[in-house]
Amino acid sequence: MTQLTLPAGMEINGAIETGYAEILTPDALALVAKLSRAFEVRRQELLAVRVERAKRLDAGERPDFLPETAHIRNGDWKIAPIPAALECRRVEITGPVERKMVINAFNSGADSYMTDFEDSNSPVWDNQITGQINLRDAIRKTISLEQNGKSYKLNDKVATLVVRPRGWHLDEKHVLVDGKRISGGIFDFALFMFHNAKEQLARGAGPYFYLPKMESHLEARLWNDIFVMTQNELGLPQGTIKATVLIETILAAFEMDEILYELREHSSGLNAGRWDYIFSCIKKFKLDKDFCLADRAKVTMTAPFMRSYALLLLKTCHKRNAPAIGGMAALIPIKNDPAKNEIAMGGVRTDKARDATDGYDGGWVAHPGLVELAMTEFTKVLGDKPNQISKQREDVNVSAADLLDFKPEAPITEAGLRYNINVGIHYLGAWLAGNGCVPIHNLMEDAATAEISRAQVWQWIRSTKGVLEDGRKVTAEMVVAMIPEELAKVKALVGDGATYDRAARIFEEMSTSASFAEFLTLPLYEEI
Ligand SMILES: CC(=O)SCCNC(=O)CCNC(=O)[C@H](O)C(C)(C)COP(=O)(O)OP(=O)(O)OC[C@H]1O[C@@H](n2cnc3c(N)ncnc32)[C@H](O)[C@@H]1OP(=O)(O)O
Ligand SMILES: O=CC(=O)O
Ligand SMILES: [Mg+2]
Repeated sequence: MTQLTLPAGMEINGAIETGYAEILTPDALALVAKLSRAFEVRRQELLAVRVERAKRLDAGERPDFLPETAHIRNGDWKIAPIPAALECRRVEITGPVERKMVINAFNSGADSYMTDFEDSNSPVWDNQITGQINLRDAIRKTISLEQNGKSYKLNDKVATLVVRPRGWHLDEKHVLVDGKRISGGIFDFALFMFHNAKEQLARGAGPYFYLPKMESHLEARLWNDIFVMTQNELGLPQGTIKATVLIETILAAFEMDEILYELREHSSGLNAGRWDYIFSCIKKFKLDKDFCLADRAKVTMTAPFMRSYALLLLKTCHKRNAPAIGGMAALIPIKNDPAKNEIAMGGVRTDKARDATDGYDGGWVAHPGLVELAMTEFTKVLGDKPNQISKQREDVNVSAADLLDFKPEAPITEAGLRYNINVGIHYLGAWLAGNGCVPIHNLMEDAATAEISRAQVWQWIRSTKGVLEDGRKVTAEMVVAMIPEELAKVKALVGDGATYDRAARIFEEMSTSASFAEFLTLPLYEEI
């Protein structure tokens, strides 16, 4: 096995396969170590703040806009100008950092491509490092692949790359600095920056990122400080890095202005990460006797709390000259059933048309087969303008109560409960096997959508409102009885993979245990 030269105090316990040493170079690892040492204490402090805040919410506190930052919300400031490569983002395709998908996404015809070390990626060591290899090769346009009789390489015109590193909660357990695991996000970010930032600038774009799952502007400040140090270390002008923040937690929704402000020299706007947002609402109000959402399929972008969040995000961004990017409809093309496919495509069209008409500058799609359709909907509204940032939404007034108007509460059905169990087991099983994004029942499922499923099951068991429409209370016994039945259905689809038995056991433990696992990926990560 290849031996690496490691900075003092660093240990790596992941296998070093062919090509890994080209990513895990001494200088790249020195940057990882430097950032980890400089910022790990703050990351841990901020994670501890999350725990304290969660306790207060569990005790009944309700979030509100922060009095101490009113001057930022009321102030007249804008983010720094957006680079040309990020001006037009009508359609952004997203997907895991797997080699074939990287090539297909770059070639998809989308304006930008968010490559994902996060929700759609299972963070097995191999995925993290081969992902870096794939991106390095793609940026230099040397990437190619022969698979199933097909040859893959990049077109002349490709999408602008935006990289999503892991969130603050995730460690990279294969790398220790001074005996401690480091941040997965810093690891992904530092390796990417070290190998690619200058190359991207030379090719007319730059190092652009999506930042996931933040809960406060102080967490955004941490990223900003990491950007400043990294730019200094790599000799890049300050402000080179640009980052779009996913507003995908209920607490961040109360700090959108503040998050943009913290990152104002490095900001490229906000994105409405709808799936984690729904999950975050369930998680943060899991013990509230008045909180209970209906079947997952009923919680859509037109639900009152989702509509308020989407409009507030849009208004906030445009006021600050920042792009507002819409999230993802989980619908994907359905093969071999034209009628069902037409319904699914209609759903995506409606979703994109709503965002475009509201004033969003672009939106996400899950699959290359959706790019043209989404582009059509944005073009209908934008014409030949690259974005509609000038469209101000002064008519929008969203209060704290609007953001917390959690409806619909009904129906909760046996089919909805079984759906959550089925998707939970199926997704967890795939994730354990190294695949973080799976088509299930014709929908895109990733870590965020699966979180909703498993969180709903936990919450319905505990909430007095967790009652099926036929009058039966959702109970742990009911869920435990359904798990083998749903596991059998999953296995009938995917084959008898051992990871699905493990997934079913983990799902049962997670949904019936007294405590609520903060993220499903935390216990799962210890299994891979
Ligand atoms: C909540 C959030 O965080 S959303 C963001 C995270 N989620 C995502 O990024 C979704 C990514 N999408 C995907 O992984 C896939 O589209 C899935 C799993 C949903 C569906 O996958 P499949 O059913 O295998 O897709 P399908 O078989 O239709 O793929 C057809 C072709 O499109 C490619 N493709 C599908 N989705 C993508 C994508 N997002 N990016 C690039 N290529 C893609 C496939 O690789 C395949 O290529 P090939 O014809 O060369 O073999
Ligand atoms: O990351 C996006 C989401 O919806 O979650
Ligand atoms: Mg998300």
